[in-house]
Amino acid sequence: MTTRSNPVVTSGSGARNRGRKVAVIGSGSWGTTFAKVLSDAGCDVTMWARRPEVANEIQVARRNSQYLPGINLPKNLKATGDLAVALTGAQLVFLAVPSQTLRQNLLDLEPYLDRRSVLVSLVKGVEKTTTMRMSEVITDTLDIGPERIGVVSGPNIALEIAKEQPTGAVASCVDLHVAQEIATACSAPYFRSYVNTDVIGTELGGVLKNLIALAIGIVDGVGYGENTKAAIITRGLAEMTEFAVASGADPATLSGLAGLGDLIATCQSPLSRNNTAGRLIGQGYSQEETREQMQQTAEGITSVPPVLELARERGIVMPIVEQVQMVLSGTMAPKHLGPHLATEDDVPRPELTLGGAHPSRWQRFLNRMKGHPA
Ligand SMILES: NC(=O)C1=CN([C@@H]2O[C@H](COP(=O)(O)OP(=O)(O)OC[C@H]3O[C@@H](n4cnc5c(N)ncnc54)[C@H](O)[C@@H]3O)[C@@H](O)[C@H]2O)C=CC1
Ligand SMILES: O=C(CO)COP(=O)(O)O
Repeated sequence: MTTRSNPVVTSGSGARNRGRKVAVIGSGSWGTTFAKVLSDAGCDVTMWARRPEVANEIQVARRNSQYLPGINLPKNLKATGDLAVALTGAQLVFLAVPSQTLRQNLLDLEPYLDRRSVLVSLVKGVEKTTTMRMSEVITDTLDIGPERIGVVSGPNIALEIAKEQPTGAVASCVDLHVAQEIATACSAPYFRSYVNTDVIGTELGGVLKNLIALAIGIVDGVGYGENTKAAIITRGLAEMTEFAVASGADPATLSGLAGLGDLIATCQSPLSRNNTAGRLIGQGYSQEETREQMQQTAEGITSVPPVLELARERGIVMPIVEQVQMVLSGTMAPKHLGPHLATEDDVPRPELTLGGAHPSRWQRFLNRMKGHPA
């Protein structure tokens, strides 16, 4: 499995993207921002918006005032409410809708999809009813091969990127050549795209960091300081890595942009919706009140139950995510999230990192403690 993320040189990508037709499905904060990145990279971009008034505002006023206030969009960016128009001739189709609607959106777009086009998920959630990752939902719905399915993920807070503040991301596909095509399409001067072939790790990094960002928001809302948050981020990365590796990911991916990078951005940024949702819950708002206050998608809240279900199936213990679930369901007070980090064991645990907290290593440690052979 190829694990290293190799940079795609950004200079000259405009020339390489000349004439490259791409579509972006979804016109919320990330869909609109990513469309700007693709457009600034030289692609011929058409966005699809569910609401005609959003498509119209983008097309006519070059603005998406609900999601990206104050941002001027590129003049050559097109927007439509008609899927057929958006998809005609599109070689790459970027998906930026909420995870729970993706399946239906795919069914809607299927009749207009070119059989050679590549679908690229920008979505950072899992389907609640099936526990599937988004690339799995694509395979399940459209019956297309993995060489036509990609993922882009990284530390990508939309509003910062819309302001052209520099960052990077990883474009992933099992076919390295396709990953390079995707990365080239989204290599703008302020957006550096790397490639790998670890779709599972790249995709799960984006899903799992949202759960840890919820925990960070919760303890922030309680009023705990930097030590608590640093402990949660560090142990959170170990949890993310163990889960991802048990799902077939390469551990190296989780220490890259799609793992650690995105974890840092989401846990630190007050612009993160997951972080914000956690903070409201930590301040004592109910899950319902939090949903009402949030105008945008906070994928983490929906992903907690399916991720825990998968963790149980795979024999993985995720103490932080379990505690987030208890706080969300009202069975644990937010102020208890931090103190429960490491107090469950009779024998103090070794600090196992980078996917090393697998039960077999823990068992070997316990055996040594009891004087048994390792
Ligand atoms: N905003 C960000 O900074 C980033 C978001 N993402 C991911 O991108 C995905 C989309 O998130 P955002 O654009 O941020 O959310 P958003 O809340 O800003 O926008 C969601 C968009 O989906 C549309 N939508 C809602 N229901 C729909 C349906 N049934 N069919 C089609 N469209 C529907 C909304 O009208 C809106 O345009 C999420 O999985 C998120 O985790 C990934 C990277 C960065
Ligand atoms: O994925 C993101 C940053 O990479 C956006 O995070 P939020 O969905 O929490 O805003």
